[in-house]
Amino acid sequence: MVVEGGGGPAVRHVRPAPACAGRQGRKVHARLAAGFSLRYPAVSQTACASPEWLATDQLHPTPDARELDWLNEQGSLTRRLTALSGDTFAVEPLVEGWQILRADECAALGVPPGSEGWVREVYLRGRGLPWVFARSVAARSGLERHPFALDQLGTTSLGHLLFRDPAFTRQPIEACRYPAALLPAAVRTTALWGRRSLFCQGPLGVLVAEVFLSALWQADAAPQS
Ligand SMILES: C=C(O[C@@H]1C=C(C(=O)O)C=CC1O)C(=O)O
Repeated sequence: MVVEGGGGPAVRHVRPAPACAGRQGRKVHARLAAGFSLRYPAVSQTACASPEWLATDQLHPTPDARELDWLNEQGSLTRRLTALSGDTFAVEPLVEGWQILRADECAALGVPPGSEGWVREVYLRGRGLPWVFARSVAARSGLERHPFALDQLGTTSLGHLLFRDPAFTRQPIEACRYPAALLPAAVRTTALWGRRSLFCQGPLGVLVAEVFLSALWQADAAPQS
């Protein structure tokens, strides 16, 4: 990734961002609005509920066995979804660009509140439906010290980079009921399970959050249909 200090943010937005996109993200969206006919709700970052991340054995009420199995998946989610989908798995980029990161993200990445970072939001789709909403972020400061092609992925799964590179170590998985306000409007539902973990390589941290959407639970309940 080429990081240009002080230059205009390089942003590709394939779809409107969720309501809680950071201030920087909304500004950039506004610039692009004419071209993409985008409309952005005037919701401030601080007005949004913040995810309350906990270790998966600390969740209350406790997720059921099937939910815990997905939340605790240690291997590549891409690989598991590909198998479940009968090879119809696809990554659909929604948002790619520089934004002010959320407070919970800055804390996990160990950067000051309000830090800027690269944000990649995608749907992981199976059988033509969005199964997982994923938001992956890396602080600009980490990317400056350790370049990483997070901005070059497009429809290639981030899992391919993270799991094929043994230099990445993964921190413990945390989970929460992901705030609906932070989801794209098309899948905005309360009480969906989300999880996140931090992949580290030297000074670079890539924080990957994945929210399991209702179509995934339906597919998982009827894998052959
Ligand atoms: C981290 C993985 O990568 C997956 C792919 C993503 C992407 O392409 O943006 C995001 C989160 C994922 O679940 C994985 O496969 O486990």
